Amino acid sequence: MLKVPEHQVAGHQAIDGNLGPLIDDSGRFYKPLQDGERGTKELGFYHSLSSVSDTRVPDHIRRFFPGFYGSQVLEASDGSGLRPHLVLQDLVSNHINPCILDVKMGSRTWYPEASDDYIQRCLEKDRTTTTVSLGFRISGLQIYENKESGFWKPARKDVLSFTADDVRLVLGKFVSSNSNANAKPDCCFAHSVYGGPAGVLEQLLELKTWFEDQTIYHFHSSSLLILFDKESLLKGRTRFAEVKLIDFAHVEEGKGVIDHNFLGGLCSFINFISQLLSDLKESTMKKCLCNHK
Ligand SMILES: O=P(O)(O)O[C@@H]1[C@@H](OP(=O)(O)O)[C@H](OP(=O)(O)O)[C@H](O)[C@H](OP(=O)(O)O)[C@H]1OP(=O)(O)O
Ligand SMILES: Nc1ncnc2c1ncn2[C@@H]1O[C@H](COP(=O)(O)OP(=O)(O)O)[C@@H](O)[C@H]1O
Repeated sequence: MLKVPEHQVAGHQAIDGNLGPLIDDSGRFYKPLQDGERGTKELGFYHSLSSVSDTRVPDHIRRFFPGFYGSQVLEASDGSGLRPHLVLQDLVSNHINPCILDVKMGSRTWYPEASDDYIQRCLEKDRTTTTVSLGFRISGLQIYENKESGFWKPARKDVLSFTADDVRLVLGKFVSSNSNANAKPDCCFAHSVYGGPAGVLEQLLELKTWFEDQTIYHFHSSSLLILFDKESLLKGRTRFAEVKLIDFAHVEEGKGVIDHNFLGGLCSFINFISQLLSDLKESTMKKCLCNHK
């Protein structure tokens, strides 16, 4: 039985008669192929990535992408009839009450080959969000607080109005036990989620090493999806925080040039996470010094 994913934090959603992705109970995420070249581009990208004869993307980098199981014609969520869907791994299915962050990478989401109308719309959104100033923007998020209050999932218009300070605050809230609106984030999960040998920062650095070298693809308007759940953390699972790459409707060939747009955004995002960790370290050290006085 297909249903609308409650865990979706950004993008086109299958609600109110709109076209959007669906999930099943076996851990599959069905993303409808968008009209025109967007749909064919994303399908083509997944085919090239998963082709056994195409070994350009090393295995340790492939694991950053959702599993791909071909395409399937399904009844579309907007009632328009049959439509091909990408069959992807549902990245969220093995998490309970996950905290999820969608970060759209790059200081521009448009690319020269796109239509003038598309470029204009992108320019406007890039300028009015942190895309231009930070090299990335948060597109959506959900943070699990507790059984009583459930999730904090800010509205799309609020997320798109985030400033650099809001981004810092949200990155803190994302790894806090007190993420409710007014409290100062305690960041008590920061070291386990962002830090450590299997944490988010290490995974981002691994991706960065690849982006410094790869000239195969240019990932316009793609996102990092970062997810973890507090339950797995408490159970001591090793890789409970995951970094994934999603949304390839605007991927272009790299033609031998590095993806400096994505890479720049990635460096900037890494800097935000590193800064948060070093600020925490500093404040812990200050506390220790005070306690020893
Ligand atoms: O139309 P909108 O304003 O919802 O824009 C969509 C974007 O939402 P945003 O404004 O960034 O929150 C949306 O961004 P998110 O996935 O939400 O990060 C996509 O960029 C979408 O384009 P495509 O599916 O990648 O081709 C965008 O759709 P198109 O405008 O390209 O159709
Ligand atoms: N494979 C996946 N597994 C789980 N959730 C996903 C997956 N791909 C996308 N999502 C969810 O759907 C949202 C939108 O995905 P995206 O591919 O960016 O769609 P769109 O092209 O409509 O922008 C993401 O923010 C995330 O919440």
